[in-house]
Amino acid sequence: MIEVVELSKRYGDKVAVDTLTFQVRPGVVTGFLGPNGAGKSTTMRMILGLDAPTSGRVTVNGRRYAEHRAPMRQIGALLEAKAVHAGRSARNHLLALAATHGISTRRVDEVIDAVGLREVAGKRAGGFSLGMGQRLGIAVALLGDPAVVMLDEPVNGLDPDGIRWIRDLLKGLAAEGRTVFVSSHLMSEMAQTAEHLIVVGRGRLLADVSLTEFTRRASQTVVRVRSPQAAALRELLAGAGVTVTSGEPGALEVTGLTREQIGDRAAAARITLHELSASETSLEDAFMSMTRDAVEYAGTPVRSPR
Ligand SMILES: Nc1ncnc2c1ncn2[C@@H]1O[C@H](COP(=O)(O)OP(=O)(O)OP(=O)(O)O)[C@@H](O)[C@H]1O
Repeated sequence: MIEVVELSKRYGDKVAVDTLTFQVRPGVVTGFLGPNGAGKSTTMRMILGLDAPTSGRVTVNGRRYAEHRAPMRQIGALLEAKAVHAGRSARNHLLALAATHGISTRRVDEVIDAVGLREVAGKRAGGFSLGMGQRLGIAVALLGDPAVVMLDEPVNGLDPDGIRWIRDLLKGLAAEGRTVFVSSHLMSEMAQTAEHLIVVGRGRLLADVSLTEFTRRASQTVVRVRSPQAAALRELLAGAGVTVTSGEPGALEVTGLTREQIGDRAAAARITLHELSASETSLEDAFMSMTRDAVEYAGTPVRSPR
């Protein structure tokens, strides 16, 4: 479990993380979602004690990272592509780390198998592709058999096979009862991986919700209407809670009214309709509008009970 309480980080005038409070629980994959520069990496560095908070606190399994006697057994992390001794083989790299942390050779071979690097474990890590390097980074994270696994943008730059592999691995780790915290700036990716979402924008918490709840709130229906009397129809439909936009002449996109309500009003006003159809907004749209309006949402993060 990761617990973040009123956590803030300033760099000079820049507030990178702004009074963030949230918990990451075991047994599910929690996505840490936000556009570039939202403060995700800074938060993750503070979780690992690599950066000191300006204020607030963060604990991993009840203690600050530095207070754990064997931190690698508590939390395994992959931040940006790790610096690996390029001349060393993947296995030797893992063996060296294991030796300094009192971890057995058996465990090294277990993680090599878990990340699918057995065939190349004896090769120089310097010659690894991005995907293989990422697997090696994950092997390092898993070496201490940690209760918490945290990965910063692990799918960046990977091909579809690599992306699917990471997705399945994360779900498997959560199913084993571990706490899995993974960042991304892509809603579409998180929708396929995470069960719970922590959404941040400009360093602030925007949402702490289950994916199901986020999807339910996001699915706003847009009704598309075409009419030769579009201007008159627009005036007729205007009102509180209704937005009407027009992308092309003669067509309107309406939210806040059902198809039936629009059809009935048009009929009563003797306005001819050529089209009346409904479509759902995508999760990506909902995420984009939530983070674009970060300032507006800042005071009232969306939270759902767990
Ligand atoms: N060492 C630093 N010195 C100054 N500003 C920093 C430093 N580290 C981060 N920042 C700033 O803090 C803000 C948050 O950055 P951070 O890297 O945490 O965001 P992020 O959500 O991880 O984004 P990305 O996906 O681009 O990495 C950004 O505006 C960034 O420029």
